[in-house]
Amino acid sequence: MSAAAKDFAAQPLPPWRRAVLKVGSSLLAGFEGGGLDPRYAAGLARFIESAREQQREVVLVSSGAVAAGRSRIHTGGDGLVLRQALASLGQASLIAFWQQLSGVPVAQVLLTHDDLRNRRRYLNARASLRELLRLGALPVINENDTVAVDELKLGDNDNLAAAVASLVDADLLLIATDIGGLYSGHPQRDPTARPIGHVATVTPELLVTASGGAGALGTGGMRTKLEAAAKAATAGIATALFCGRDAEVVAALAQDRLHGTLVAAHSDRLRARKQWLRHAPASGSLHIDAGAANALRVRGASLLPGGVVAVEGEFRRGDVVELRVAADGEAIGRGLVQYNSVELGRIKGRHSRDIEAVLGFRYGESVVHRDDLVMLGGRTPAEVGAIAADPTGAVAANERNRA
Ligand SMILES: Nc1ncnc2c1ncn2[C@@H]1O[C@H](COP(=O)(O)OP(=O)(O)O)[C@@H](O)[C@H]1O
Ligand SMILES: N[C@@H](CCC(=O)OP(=O)(O)O)C(=O)O
Repeated sequence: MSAAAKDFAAQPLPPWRRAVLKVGSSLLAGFEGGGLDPRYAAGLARFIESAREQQREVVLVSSGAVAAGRSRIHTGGDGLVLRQALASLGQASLIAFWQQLSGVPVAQVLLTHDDLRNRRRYLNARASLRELLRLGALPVINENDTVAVDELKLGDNDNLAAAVASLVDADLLLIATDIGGLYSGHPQRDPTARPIGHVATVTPELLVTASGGAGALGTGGMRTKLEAAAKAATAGIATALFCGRDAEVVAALAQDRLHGTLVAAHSDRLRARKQWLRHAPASGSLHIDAGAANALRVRGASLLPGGVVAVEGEFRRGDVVELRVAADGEAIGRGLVQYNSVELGRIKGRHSRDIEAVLGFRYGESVVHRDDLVMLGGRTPAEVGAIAADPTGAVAANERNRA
């Protein structure tokens, strides 16, 4: 049995369908010969492949651009601007490297924390990533280092991976590094350091135990991994820290067994998101027809423009809107809207395929995507249908009288 597997007894991974896998520089570079080396990445690429065979989706967050750039220019120097230049020199090689290991088309996505703080860019990034997954591509994300000054200083792909996990609604964050998992002290410097297999909450004390610094190539060390896990936990996403150098550990992962550290999620992901949607202030309302109401309630479908009868209020893309049954105005759900109120006024009642012809562009076929939707309790679908189908409004009036 390998050392990492011995230190960290196997535990089941939480069930997952979509995961973000973060791979640190320590697994890709720093070996004799220089440049990026597939010795560990190949095993991780096989893991991604086997996940795909199980109808699961993986988004990769990969470091390694700086290390790849350094091997092209052969400079031993350091400093922020040099690292930014090196990242730029190495990023194309990093993508080519993953493309060689992957059986599916690889897509480069460069992001900064700023992109994810800006509502419009956040939604655009999310829509692009969803589309890439739908197309069966492997998105490979890295920080846009040439513009991300603070992020590069922090060496923060761990935190970026946590943000991406929320962005793509992942069920699980997987962080592959060069050590078996979290230890109670710096594993190379503290002889009393013990493996910690399970973390219920990332406490300030725990962050101190993980502050002993990074390896030769990595920049964040265990601390940024725990910070990332804490962020993911708040979004309802569990994090698994494991040794990507250990073939046995990586193979076990493909069978949903984790030899490493599991940081638990604080709440159920969907519950956290739905809770938020339920209480966030709404900027307007969409009045929808009976067919759309039925599709939402019964089939859990996305709301398409064809089902929108009227638009109320002024709102921007990404705002929360209420969904109301057109016949009687009853609120049946809320969601994040993909088009602003002016655009929606123009595409309401139209088929999704007409969106581009009407607006000159399209963000997607839905007005509110099912992942961004929460239905409120209330009537059954049959009752909604009966009210909407009744042109006199008598059914709704009767019901109001009964209430
Ligand atoms: N408490 C701890 N438990 C585990 N590793 C720790 C701890 N404190 C510091 N480390 C260091 O963190 C390193 C992993 O982080 P890092 O070098 O940034 O890797 P990566 O490139 O994968 O992000 C380990 O190799 C280890 O030296
Ligand atoms: N964006 C940088 C990596 C920054 C970073 O977080 O590195 P690491 O600690 O190895 O995950 C690069 O591609 O080299």
